[in-house]
Amino acid sequence: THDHGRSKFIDFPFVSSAQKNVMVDLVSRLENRLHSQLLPCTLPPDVQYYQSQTATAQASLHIRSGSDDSPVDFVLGSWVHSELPTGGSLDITSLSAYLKSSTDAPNFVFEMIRRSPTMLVLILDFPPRKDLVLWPDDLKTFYEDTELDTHRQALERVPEVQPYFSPSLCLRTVFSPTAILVRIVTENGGVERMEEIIRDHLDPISKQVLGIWLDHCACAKRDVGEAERAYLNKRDGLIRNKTIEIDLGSSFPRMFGPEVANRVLQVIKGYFTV
Ligand SMILES: C=CC1=C(C)/C(=C/C2=NC(=C3\c4[nH]c(Cc5[nH]c(C=O)c(C)c5CC)c(C)c4C(=O)[C@@H]3C(=O)OC)/[C@@H](CCC(=O)O)[C@@H]2C)NC1=O
Repeated sequence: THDHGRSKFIDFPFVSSAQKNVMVDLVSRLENRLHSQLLPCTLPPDVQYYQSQTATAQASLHIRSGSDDSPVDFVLGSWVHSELPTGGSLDITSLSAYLKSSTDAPNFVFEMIRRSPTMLVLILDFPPRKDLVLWPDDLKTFYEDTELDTHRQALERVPEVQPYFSPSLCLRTVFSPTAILVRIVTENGGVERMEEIIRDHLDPISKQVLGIWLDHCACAKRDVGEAERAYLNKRDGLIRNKTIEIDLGSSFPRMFGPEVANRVLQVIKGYFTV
């Protein structure tokens, strides 16, 4: 049943307790707050959990669609574990929420990409769904009034935190002005220091930012006209395709082989199609 798949997902088996705690907490808060708005996960078992032929890569995917009367299109949670030829492993845990075009509020994206025990890339953002130059009120409502930048500034003060620049310029166009896109490197402090940074900084900040998204984006009353709805559908479609292509297009076939990668990507694309 979907419950079995959920326990595989919520286990986050390959990451440290600090990283697992952040994920479990965010998933719980999101699911508890959206509660009756989210339908059970109906992914096939071999997509809820999948692995490469030689099990050097394993992953779990958990997608729940929003009910008809919900502004939420779907919520997606996942973890990916891939052994690297260098002996280390790549661990990615992610949680994102995509809204329908019945609202013009921003989506929610959270990704923790652990490239080694002492290197982590954090993506935490409300990717805007409209051009903020053309819609200055949205800049004010979602990014200024919510004081989102204070969280980015707080994280910036941690010495081991540096800005992260995606190699993809296209992906950079997707971020918001207050996006938290950082690389954390604890060469000197080692793994303990990384766990401490996750517990003392990433944990509280991600909870607060998710809380802001739930209060001001997921539950916001927004009026969207027909013309604007068409604009949102077009823009959402382009961005969803782009992020899948950039995030997964090259890494998934490399990690899971073409057959498994195609099977899983087809299912994900089904949800991402506007
Ligand atoms: C909107 C703002 C976004 C930003 C800013 C962003 C950033 C990045 N993600 C990367 C990656 C990534 N993410 C996931 C989770 C995931 N993403 C999706 C997207 O639809 C799904 C459906 C799932 C669950 C299955 C996996 C599995 C995965 C990689 O393998 C990939 C990576 O780490 O390879 C090392 C990196 C791309 C390459 C780069 O620039 O270095 C980069 C850091 N990804 C955004 O969405």
